[in-house]
Amino acid sequence: MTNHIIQLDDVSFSYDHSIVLDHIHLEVGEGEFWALIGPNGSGKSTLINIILGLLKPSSGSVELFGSDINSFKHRERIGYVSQKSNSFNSGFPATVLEVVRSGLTRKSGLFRSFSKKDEQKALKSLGIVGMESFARQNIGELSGGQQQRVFIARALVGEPDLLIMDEPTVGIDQQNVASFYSMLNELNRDHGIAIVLVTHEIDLVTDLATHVACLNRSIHFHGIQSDYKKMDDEDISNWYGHPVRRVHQFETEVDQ
Ligand SMILES: Nc1ncnc2c1ncn2[C@@H]1O[C@H](COP(=O)(O)OP(=O)(O)OP(=O)(O)O)[C@@H](O)[C@H]1O
Repeated sequence: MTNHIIQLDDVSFSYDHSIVLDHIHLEVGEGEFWALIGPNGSGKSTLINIILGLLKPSSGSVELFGSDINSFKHRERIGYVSQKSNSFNSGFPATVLEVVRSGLTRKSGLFRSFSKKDEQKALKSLGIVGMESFARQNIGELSGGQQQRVFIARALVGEPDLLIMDEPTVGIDQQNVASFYSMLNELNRDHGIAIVLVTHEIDLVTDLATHVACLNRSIHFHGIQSDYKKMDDEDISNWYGHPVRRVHQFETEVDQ
């Protein structure tokens, strides 16, 4: 039986009086890679904020790693990367290593003192995302795509079991998006880290993800990737609200 690391049961949420999430059921198991897709304004970020405990549902319950979110004590098991992470300018006075180390504790600032062991953890984490050789460079000197890899290393440094990302490829050029997603695939496949990824790049991601959830206020589909692929483009277009035609770009490259 799969152990659920996220379980949303009948979750609804409203900002003021407008319902944004309507009776959501969603279960994410250990080691699964979920793509959360849906049109603009469909509630994806709101749902992520509820899973992260930043917003409280109007009704329904949220469990993380088998505990009710209100009594969940192991935040370090969850790494989070937002779409706004890659925004350091070239003058920002911190090295890549310092940024990654700062992920080791929520209480520390960028410049508190760290042990040799902390540094090794940070270097290991940078190695996972292929950025070890940039460790001593200033974060602001890196490209948007490289910065985003560093932020994933920061989210990984505490060795989380779950990585949540909200449109992490915003600002990354198309050439680097594919290698970015391949890296996520390796994180999931080789390191066993469960991933929940919010994205608009449905063709790229739904070939990599093991599971897909389609959200537009309510969940229109959630299940394994092969079942998602069997759905008609017309069905997806109907709940998306505009025509969607899928092209499966990674089919021959990814061994699922
Ligand atoms: N703080 C807020 N106060 C009021 N309404 C909000 C707030 N944040 C979001 N909304 C509204 O809630 C709805 C869902 O927004 P949300 O950001 O969750 O959607 P999304 O699917 O992540 O969108 P996008 O793909 O454009 O990032 C939208 O109609 C949005 O305008």
